[in-house]
Amino acid sequence: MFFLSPPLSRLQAVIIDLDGTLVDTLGDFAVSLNRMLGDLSLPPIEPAAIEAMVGKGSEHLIQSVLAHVGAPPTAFDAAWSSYQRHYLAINGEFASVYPGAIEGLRELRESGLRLACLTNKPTNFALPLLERKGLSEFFQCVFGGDAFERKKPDPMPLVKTCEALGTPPSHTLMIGDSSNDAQAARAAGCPVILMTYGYNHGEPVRNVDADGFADSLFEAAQSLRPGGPAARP
Ligand SMILES: O=C(O)COP(=O)(O)O
Ligand SMILES: [Mg+2]
Repeated sequence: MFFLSPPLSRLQAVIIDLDGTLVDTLGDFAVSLNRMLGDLSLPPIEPAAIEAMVGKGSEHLIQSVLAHVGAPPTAFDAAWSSYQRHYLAINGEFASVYPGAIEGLRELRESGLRLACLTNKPTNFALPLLERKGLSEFFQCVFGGDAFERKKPDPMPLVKTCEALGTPPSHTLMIGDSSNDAQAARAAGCPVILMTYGYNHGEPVRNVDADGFADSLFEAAQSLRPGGPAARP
């Protein structure tokens, strides 16, 4: 349970993260990164190691994977083009929508809230993934990690997304899965709720400074309903 200020009656929009919040993409990351490492004749990497590296965008992910397998940073350019090719070829094939995500999006939409998807994933990865998983229809706008000059945890992407939605940050809720989302939200002045099941850089998510935690997007959306625990003044 969580309490938000302002309550739902004054919330106007919700910004939702993608990887680790709406879709479990670890399988896609593992397959495309290991195909990339194979192209470069480098050793494979375990999904458990990848999980702690997700959330700060693809450039950071590739740099972390190269360091993990002992490859020099000069391998980056070849790795990046191989990774993009492999990721786009499978995008969504080894990924699944989290239980309660679609039900939660429906509930939020029915509450009359504007919805945006804001991810550190490149926009050209995010758009086809949302489409393939039947999630595109819920969002008024979708912004990837390359949409603005800086990525989360910088507040800029949230501030810009609020501008695109036409809602003030104080009335725009961020729902994410990591300290990246929470830090960006705090700095932008948005309330923030974190999902308990995603990727938080290998750290317990409940240690992150946030306004609340939920075990599914549906649970979060129900709490925000008029009369629900988060919506009480
Ligand atoms: O780093 C990524 O590619 C995914 O990041 P996200 O959690 O912001 O969707
Ligand atoms: Mg995430």
